Amino acid sequence: MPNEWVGPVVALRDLTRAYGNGEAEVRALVGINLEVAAGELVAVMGPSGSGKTTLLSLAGGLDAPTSGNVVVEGVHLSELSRRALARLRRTSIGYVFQDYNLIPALTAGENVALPLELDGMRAARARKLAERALEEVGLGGLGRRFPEEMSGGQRQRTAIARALIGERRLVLADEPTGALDSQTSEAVLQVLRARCDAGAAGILVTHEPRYAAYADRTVYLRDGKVVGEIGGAGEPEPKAAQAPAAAAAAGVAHGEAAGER
Ligand SMILES: Nc1ncnc2c1ncn2[C@@H]1O[C@H](COP(=O)(O)OP(=O)(O)OP(=O)(O)O)[C@@H](O)[C@H]1O
Repeated sequence: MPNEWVGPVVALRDLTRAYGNGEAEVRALVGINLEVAAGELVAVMGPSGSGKTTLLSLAGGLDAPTSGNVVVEGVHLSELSRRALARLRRTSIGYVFQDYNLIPALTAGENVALPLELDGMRAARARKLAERALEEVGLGGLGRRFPEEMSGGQRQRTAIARALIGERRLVLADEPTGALDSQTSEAVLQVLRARCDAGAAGILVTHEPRYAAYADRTVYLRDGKVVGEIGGAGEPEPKAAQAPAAAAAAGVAHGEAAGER
């Protein structure tokens, strides 16, 4: 896909997401700033409830912020019509979420080809690309199997193939290794890493430091705020350069209260 855009693939600008009102208000994210460039994989870590899934949903246009902006390749998502946003989600963004969301009545190949077919590509061509995407995740030749005929790991890799098909420039993964064994998890991470090396921008939510190690940078969230960032050069945020980041990160990674509000 020809692409002239040279800025960050995704930029989150002063993003806030609140649920509910008044006393019952929960601020899931508060003033988040994050940029992810082409070729970059950013891990997001933090304790349960810190806002990681909310961040991914906003970055992928599945949810809208209460305030702030999500900018994908220079396009402000809030300015898109519903239709244009749906199209952008289908063509430019790949999602790998905790539940695989494969359609049981479709084969692995059909599941993977679905986003392309929905976007108007002819079935034969879409299936061919799906076979290639399945090969990329180590499932060459399994395109005719139905999800129930596959192991959990194979299903997850099918979901990854579906997320990667069609040259998506932004790949969002929420605990993509879920309940997978460590060998399959490493394979999944390698596929994600390779796709970023090939020019996609990736955001990976994980609780596992060894999977975050595949990322170029790790951002730590607590109570909906970025409280630390490690790794990477020329970080876009001044916060990233702060020395205590690693210490804060260690506390956050283990879910300890570090006393900061
Ligand atoms: N639809 C919703 N309605 C109300 N509150 C919500 C909703 N979705 C999330 N929240 C709240 O927002 C906060 C952040 O949730 P989020 O799911 O983003 O956290 P998380 O870091 O992904 O957690 P986990 O690691 O457990 O998946 C939590 O306090 C959560 O209870």
